[in-house]
Amino acid sequence: CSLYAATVRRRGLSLVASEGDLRLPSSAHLSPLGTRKDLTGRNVQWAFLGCPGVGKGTYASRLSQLLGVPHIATGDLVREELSSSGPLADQLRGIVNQGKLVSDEIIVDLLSKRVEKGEAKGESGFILDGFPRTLRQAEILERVTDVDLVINLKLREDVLLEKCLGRRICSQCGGNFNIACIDIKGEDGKPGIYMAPLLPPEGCASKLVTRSDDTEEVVKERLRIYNEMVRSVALSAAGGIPESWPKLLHALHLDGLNREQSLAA
Ligand SMILES: Nc1ncnc2c1ncn2[C@@H]1O[C@H](COP(=O)(O)OP(=O)(O)O)[C@@H](O)[C@H]1O
Repeated sequence: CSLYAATVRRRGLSLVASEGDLRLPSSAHLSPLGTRKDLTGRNVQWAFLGCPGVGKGTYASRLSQLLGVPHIATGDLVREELSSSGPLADQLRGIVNQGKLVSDEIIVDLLSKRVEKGEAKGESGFILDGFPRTLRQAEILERVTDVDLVINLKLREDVLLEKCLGRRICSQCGGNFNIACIDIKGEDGKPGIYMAPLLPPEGCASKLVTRSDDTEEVVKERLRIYNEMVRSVALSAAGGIPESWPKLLHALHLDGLNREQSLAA
């Protein structure tokens, strides 16, 4: 698993995202009646990770309604900024339409403003979606708040691409739909995958639009960047202790501590 996920992890959970597999975690300590507080009585503070197209937004939004906490998706904050004529819009458009990540500074700034606005309205707790996406973002998040559950959704890469290409948004009500029907037969002992399309109601059907960054080329670039971010902090243990120990310490920013201990020995 990736270090950046582990950095913010109090309780971690990985889910393989095909519809049938999703279960609410027993570690979430949801009360059977209220369903919105954790054990300490505080509203939940959760974060969804996962590749583009995996369904973070869908599940985070459903959970936020169920638990009565805000769903804060950094992708939505970026798109809001894009649709405004604010000074950032032109800069962001180029980055997003190439499938690149927006800088940590800009994302943290957009997120802080969103959280402040919510707090002013009396919001508490959160379900983050698409944040953190870099080690730096995870470090910042850890400094400012406690995240008590990280949910990492996973799905095969070919399915992720199909899911992104099938994504549709109603230009009138903003509803999210997906016209992709995933039906992959199981083979070599591996189970098949079936994910039904999420079709729009009649009233939305003629008003569907596609996100400008959901083209095949841009989705592939977003998947490449996502995998690169995860790989850059994942460790292979294949080299044994001599190779892996220094790498592990480096990834944990503990190289200095190891040198001090060697000198003291
Ligand atoms: N935490 C983040 N850090 C950097 N860029 C982000 C972050 N969240 C969103 N973005 C930007 O917004 C775009 C859309 O994000 P999102 O809606 O989460 O898409 P997806 O997960 O489908 O790639 C991303 O491709 C990226 O450019």
